[in-house]
Amino acid sequence: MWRRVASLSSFISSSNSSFLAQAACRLNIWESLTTGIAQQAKGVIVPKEKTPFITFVLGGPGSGKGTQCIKIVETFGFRHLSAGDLLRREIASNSADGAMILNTIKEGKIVPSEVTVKLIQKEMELSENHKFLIDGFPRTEENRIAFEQIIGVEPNVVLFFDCPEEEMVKRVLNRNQGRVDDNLETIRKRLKVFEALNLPVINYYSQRGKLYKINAIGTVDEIFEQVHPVFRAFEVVG
Ligand SMILES: Nc1ncnc2c1ncn2[C@@H]1O[C@H](COP(=O)(O)OP(=O)(O)O)[C@@H](O)[C@H]1O
Ligand SMILES: O=c1ccn([C@@H]2O[C@H](COP(=O)(O)OP(=O)(O)O)[C@@H](O)[C@H]2O)c(=O)[nH]1
Ligand SMILES: [Mg+2]
Repeated sequence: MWRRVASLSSFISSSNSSFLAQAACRLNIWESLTTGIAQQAKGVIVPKEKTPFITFVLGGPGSGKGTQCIKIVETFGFRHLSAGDLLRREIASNSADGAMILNTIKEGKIVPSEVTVKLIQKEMELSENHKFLIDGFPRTEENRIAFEQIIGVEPNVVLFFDCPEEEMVKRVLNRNQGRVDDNLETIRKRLKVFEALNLPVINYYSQRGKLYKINAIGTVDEIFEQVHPVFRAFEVVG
């Protein structure tokens, strides 16, 4: 849904009517105006006009990604898409890929990019919200490239929860959510995979000036105090 509207917005701003667009936006009639144009052009109702704002939330297993995402959603109203949750939902729904996904997760390995990106894409297309928190993805450079190719956009912000290994192990072993991968053997494998495959993604975004590194030690609220200004800055601009 956001993709169709994103291309509509760029059509309008490139058609020499940016002043009109800005004025309409201020008068709060932007939505009805764009909807009307969309109806004329395609005969369908397109209810939103905003380009997506994408945040990737990265960090090792147990670094607190999911916990902080809940707080970001409460405060800033994002749509939270946990790649791990989407994959676990596939397992639970007995989908064609379910058995493969379960084995991959048990081994602490990474599910093929196409599978994960398609699940994320479906949720993004269904969403009425244009602000996305994509939690636990991309896990590899291959994941990252697949997302860029299939979805066709880059993240605006990349959060990295930086946590010492022994703390991550302690948190995962205490997580108590009945997950097949929350055991010492799988955690060891996941930490290796994180270092070998996810750190290059984190470095990539650091070089592109998109990375916000958060010290993941402290209480949940103390950590959120570091996260808050990142989004606050974007709210002021946007
Ligand atoms: N700052 C924190 N201090 C202590 N425990 C935490 C903190 N943040 C999260 N946890 C706990 O650690 C476990 C892992 O957190 P979670 O958010 O699931 O991490 P991730 O999504 O990165 O694997 C959960 O049981 C969570 O309640
Ligand atoms: O993009 C992803 C996200 C997750 N996973 C798999 O799902 C597991 C659990 O991921 P999740 O993000 O839920 O774990 P967390 O880091 O939050 O503990 C990972 O170890 C991988 O096996 C994957 O293959 N690709
Ligand atoms: Mg998580």
